[in-house]
Amino acid sequence: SHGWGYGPANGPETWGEEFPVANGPRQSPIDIIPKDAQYTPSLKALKLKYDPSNSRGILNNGHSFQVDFEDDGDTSTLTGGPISGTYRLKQFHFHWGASDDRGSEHTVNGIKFPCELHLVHWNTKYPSFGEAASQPDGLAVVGVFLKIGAANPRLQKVLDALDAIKTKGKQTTFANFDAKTLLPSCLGYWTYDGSLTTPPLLESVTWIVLKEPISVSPAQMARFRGLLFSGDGEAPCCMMDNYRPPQPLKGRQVRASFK
Ligand SMILES: NS(=O)(=O)c1cc(F)cc(F)c1
Ligand SMILES: [Zn+2]
Repeated sequence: SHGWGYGPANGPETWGEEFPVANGPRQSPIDIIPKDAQYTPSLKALKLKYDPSNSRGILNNGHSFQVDFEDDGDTSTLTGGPISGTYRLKQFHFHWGASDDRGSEHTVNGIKFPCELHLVHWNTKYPSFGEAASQPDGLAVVGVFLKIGAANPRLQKVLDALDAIKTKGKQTTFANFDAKTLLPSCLGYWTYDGSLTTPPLLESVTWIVLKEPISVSPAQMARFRGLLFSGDGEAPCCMMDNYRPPQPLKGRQVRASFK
């Protein structure tokens, strides 16, 4: 009856029972050690072209909340960077902690950030997100760290929508949101071959983790924690610590787009 989650009985340490790929060769997230990253001048600049008219809705999926985009055409895309071809924006979501000292999935020199944003894109050489998600070059996820500082006005629209999706399964419309406003000014990145960080943990993700964080205030972080993992009428369980810890690198190389 209990599906996967982040608690003691169904959390990351138990996922391998149902999803054996959890112990595979290219699992995510990882601890990024900048001095071990290979600066690769041939890596292209990221090209993110997002059309605000593609944003559709915002959903509490019981593990995080996500903003979904219409992906029937190439109006919101990721090109350049370490990938070849065109990847379409499907959704973005976050992972965060119970306190400001943890919450990110990727870490940098072992340092955890309070929150991490994931912008999920799928390779248009495949017919759909679902098809792409099972291919080694099927997905590209841009990870953005959130660091405690001044309140970030770009998060306001997202945070203001959370009251309407407090419990698992709730969703509401979320129109005209420009995901580009969530990106830092510098798009320098680390990149490596990895996986989804939640079940089914598919090893289909080219990870593109931006070096520059965006800001979030403690009060704004508190609003993320007002969401519930639980559904309406269930015992309320606060949505927090919805992050998988770093996984073994297993010989993978991390490349850097910057010196
Ligand atoms: N957290 S993640 O970005 O790796 C991710 C993205 C996704 F589209 C589906 C998942 F199950 C997990
Ligand atoms: Zn994620």
